[in-house]
Amino acid sequence: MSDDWLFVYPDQDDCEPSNGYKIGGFCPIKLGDVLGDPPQYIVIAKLGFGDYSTVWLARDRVLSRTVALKILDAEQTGQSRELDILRRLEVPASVSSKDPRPVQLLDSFETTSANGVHQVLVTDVAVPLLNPDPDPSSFQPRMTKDILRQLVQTLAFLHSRGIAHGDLNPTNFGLAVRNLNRCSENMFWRENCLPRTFPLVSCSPDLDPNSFPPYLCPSMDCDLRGFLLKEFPIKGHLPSSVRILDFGSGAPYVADGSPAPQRQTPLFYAAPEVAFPEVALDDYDAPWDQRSDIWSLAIAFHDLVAAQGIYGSLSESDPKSLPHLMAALCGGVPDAWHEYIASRAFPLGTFPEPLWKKIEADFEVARADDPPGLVRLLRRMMILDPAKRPTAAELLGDPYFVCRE
Ligand SMILES: Nc1ncnc2c1ncn2[C@@H]1O[C@H](COP(=O)(O)OP(=O)(O)OP(=O)(O)O)[C@@H](O)[C@H]1O
Repeated sequence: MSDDWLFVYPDQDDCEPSNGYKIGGFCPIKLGDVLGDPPQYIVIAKLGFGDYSTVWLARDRVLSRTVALKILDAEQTGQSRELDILRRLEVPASVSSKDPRPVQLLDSFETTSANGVHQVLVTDVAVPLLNPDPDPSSFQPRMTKDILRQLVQTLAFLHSRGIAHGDLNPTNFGLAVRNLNRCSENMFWRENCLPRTFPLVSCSPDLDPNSFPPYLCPSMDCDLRGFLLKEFPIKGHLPSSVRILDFGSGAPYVADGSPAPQRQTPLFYAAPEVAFPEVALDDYDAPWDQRSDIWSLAIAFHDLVAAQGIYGSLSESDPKSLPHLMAALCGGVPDAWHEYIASRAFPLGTFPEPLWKKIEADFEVARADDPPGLVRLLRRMMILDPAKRPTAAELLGDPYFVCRE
């Protein structure tokens, strides 16, 4: 029988795929479930899902705090490096939670369902930095110098612990929501609108009813922004604590000479040492490390500030032209790229100045802090040769971050 016919209602875009509920797959969870060993975390709402996990907002009834529970699918449990990596990234409790940092591991345990044993990672909650909600009254911070500096600071911390992230793109940046801790589960439910749910009704008598939840919940990012609004009531006020998320997509690794995993970041955030072999040579195993993160962060900075992709619409229509766009922005073609670059007609020359002038103008329109300084910073980060890129620690001394407006 095809997976399409296991459930009566069709899948929703903003919920995990229903056919992920099977032996080895997702853990069936309902709102109000209490997890932990001993039971301690009551599930309040859905935060999101990935290929290998569902992520829930929960209240820690013992320590009276609000947390995220990332529940891995049973096949990932035992294979995932995420717990190890998060342990390496723990910041001592004595450091203020206002300081930027990667999302922090608060606890971990295993829970058993009809689908197997699932690892549960308990972390602090972070709302995505970019707001997918088109409603203009919904919280969206201006991408200030301070936010960009906090991201570099967090990356420098990751790198100092030996971790290369490998998937730095705006969807993996978040803001801490401290005032959530003041909110019990009942307050949360009372203050927010009725959660949307989609019934999961089996149409196969062979399916174990314990292997799937009674309904799927869409993610509630937009509701969480209401808490950010309460915390930062003045529009554009600087949120002080940025978080880098997602240490589980298979990309982050301890870059100690061990082989790098395959690219996970979207192609247009990938550094040239990863993108060129893939696009030009069909080689998906090119090595990458912390230096590749610096390139990806530059692309992410551009996209956060200008609210559009750095390569413009050109790249979407033709990913094969990515090396040409990279060479045009960097103003040079590495020896190993010549044959490929010459093999494809492409309208852009190799003079980068007009491209960067246009980018600077976009930053001005977006009311960025110090557009010329930001352009100089990005040009420093976007060097084709990874060996010549500055480290994240070095970037913190860049005039863009050091100079006050
Ligand atoms: N600490 C957190 N606070 C708030 N939301 C979170 C948190 N961690 C994850 N999420 C939400 O859950 C979603 C899935 O998380 P994540 O990307 O870590 O899962 P994943 O299984 O590793 O995904 P993939 O492997 O597909 O990248 C995220 O896109 C985000 O919306």
